[in-house]
Amino acid sequence: MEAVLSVQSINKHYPGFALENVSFSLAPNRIMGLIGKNGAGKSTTLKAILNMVSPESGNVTMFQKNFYQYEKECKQRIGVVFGGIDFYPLKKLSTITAVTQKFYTDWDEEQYQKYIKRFALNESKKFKELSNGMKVKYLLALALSHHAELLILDEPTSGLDPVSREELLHIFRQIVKNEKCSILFSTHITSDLDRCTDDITYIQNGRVLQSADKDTFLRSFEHLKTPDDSGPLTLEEIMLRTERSEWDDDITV
Ligand SMILES: Nc1ncnc2c1ncn2[C@@H]1O[C@H](COP(=O)(O)OP(=O)(O)OP(=O)(O)O)[C@@H](O)[C@H]1O
Repeated sequence: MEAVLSVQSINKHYPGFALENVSFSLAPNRIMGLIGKNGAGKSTTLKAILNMVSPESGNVTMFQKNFYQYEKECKQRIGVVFGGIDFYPLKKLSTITAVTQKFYTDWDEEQYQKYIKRFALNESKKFKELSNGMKVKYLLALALSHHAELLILDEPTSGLDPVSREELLHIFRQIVKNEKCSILFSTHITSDLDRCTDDITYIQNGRVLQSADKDTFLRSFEHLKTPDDSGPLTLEEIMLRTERSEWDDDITV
C-alpha cells in the first residue's frame, strides 16, 4: 500500500547539530512512534517535514504529493500538535476554535463538541488559563475535528497524567481503526510505544538508527542482549543500552 508519508533524505544543519539523510515512511492506518533522547532531533524532524524549518535538502511526499509544492492542500488533510506553543494566550478557546474552523473545509462541529466534552474542556477559558495537559488536549480536539488523514504530534503525551495518557493512546487506536488516519508522534515515554504503536523510528544524533514495524525493530536490537537476559529486551532497555554504549565510546575516546 502507498505510504501516506514518505520522508526522503532530509538534511538540516544547526550550529553543533545536523539532521542527516533522515528517511522513513508511514503506511495508511498505522501509528508510528518517533523516539530518541533529548536533543536527538525529533522535533526538528517533524518541523522539517512540515516546512516549519526549511531543510537544506531532501523531500517529503504526503498523500502521494510533494508536500513542499502542495503544502496548503496537504495541510487541509493533516492535524498537527506541537507542545510549548502558546498561541493566542489571551483568547478564549471558543474564539480560537471559531478562527480554526474557518481554515478547514472539512470541519466537523459534532466531532469537536464530542472531544471538548470527553476532555472536560471549558471553552470560556483563555488558552493561558489551561494547564499544560489541558492545552495538549485542546489542541488535539482541534486536530481531531476535521477528519485528518494524518496526525503529526510532537510529544502529545508528555504533559498528561497517567489516566489521560491512557485515554489518549486509546483514542489514537480508535481513530486509526475507525477512520482513514495514520499517526506520527514523538515521545520519550517508551511505555506509550509498547501500548500503542505499529512502527518505530529511532533517531540518534540526527540520524535514523532504525525505522521498522515494532517486531522487526525489536529483533534488530537483539545483539544488545546479554546472557542474563531471559526474555526479549523492552524498548526502554534498547534505548538505555544503545545510548549507554555511546557514553562508553565517549569515555574511551
Ligand atoms: N532553531 C534552532 N537553532 C539552533 N539549534 C536548534 C534550533 N532548534 C533545535 N536546535 C538544536 O537541534 C538539536 C535537536 O533539537 P530537537 O528539538 O530536534 O531535539 P529533540 O529530539 O526534539 O529533543 P527533546 O526530546 O529534548 O525535545 C538540539 O541540539 C537543538 O539545540
